[in-house]
Amino acid sequence: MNSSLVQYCQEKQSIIDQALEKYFPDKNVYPPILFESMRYSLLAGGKRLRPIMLMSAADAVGGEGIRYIPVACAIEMIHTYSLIHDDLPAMDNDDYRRGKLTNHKIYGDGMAILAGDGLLTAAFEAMLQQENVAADVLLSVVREIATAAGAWGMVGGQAVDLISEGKNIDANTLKFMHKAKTGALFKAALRSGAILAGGSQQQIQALTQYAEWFGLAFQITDDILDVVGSQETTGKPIGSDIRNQKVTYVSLYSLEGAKKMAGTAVENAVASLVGFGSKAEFLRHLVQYLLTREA
Ligand SMILES: CC(C)=CCC/C(C)=C/COP(=O)(O)OP(=O)(O)O
Ligand SMILES: C=C(C)CCOP(=O)(O)OP(=O)(O)O
Repeated sequence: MNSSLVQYCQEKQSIIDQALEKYFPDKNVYPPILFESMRYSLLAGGKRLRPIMLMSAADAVGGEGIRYIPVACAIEMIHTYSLIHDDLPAMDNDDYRRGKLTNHKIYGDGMAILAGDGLLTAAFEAMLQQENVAADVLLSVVREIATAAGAWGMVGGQAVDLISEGKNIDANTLKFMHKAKTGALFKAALRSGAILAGGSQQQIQALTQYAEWFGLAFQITDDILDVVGSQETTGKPIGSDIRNQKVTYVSLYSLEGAKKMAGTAVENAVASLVGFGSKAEFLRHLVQYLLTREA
């Protein structure tokens, strides 16, 4: 990413971080340990890709992403809840996330489950606090995000992940799993930004295509980083997939094959945005950054 795009990202990250902070005060809350546990993971400094993408999709269709902070924050709350639960001993059993000990390592499994539950529920509260959007538009966005997060999307994908551990799943199952587990939330973020900002059906369709390629490129590069990345930059342990006996794009197609697939996915993502002109420049650079990302 060039320096102006890095700056764009940092500005948006800081807007999201400040807004998230306000949803969960650290004073006058009860029980304090629950709120501390939610804040611990939420404010641990993730990349904030999903809220940034929501805002960028709104910008890309000619709107103003900055107007949709409550919905953008909600997506990040859902994402953070999923990471807390994903790291639990009953799932991936990971000790580090976002450069810090995982939530359950600090607060215990029970409180980590509740912190996740609290964040998921708070996301719906936040979405319903979104102002300056017609009620029917907001409802369709809430439905979009709920479907993507639940059993038809992320939760379903995670269930396939769970039952596939130690099994030799085929390429189609792997594809389905990641489309649901990781891709659905990216897609919901982009579509929601476009819907909130009044994008046309054609624009929403193009962003949906972009999202699908982005999700694939993101997951392939996540698998690659799990092999060749470093805990210092990713903030999470390397080798988690091998330890948990997971089939990944790297195990299925080799490192070189996976890199090639990621490259093709990125090209296709960029091609999906052909009708958008300069307003989608950030989204083009964002997907290209996946090929060189270290975190
Ligand atoms: C309902 C739940 C718990 C959903 C989890 C969704 C998710 C994308 C987890 C991280 O996947 P990963 O294990 O492939 O990534 P990482 O390498 O970051 O652990
Ligand atoms: C979906 C997956 C593979 C989990 C990590 O997502 P991110 O890489 O977006 O994590 P953060 O930056 O939010 O920590």
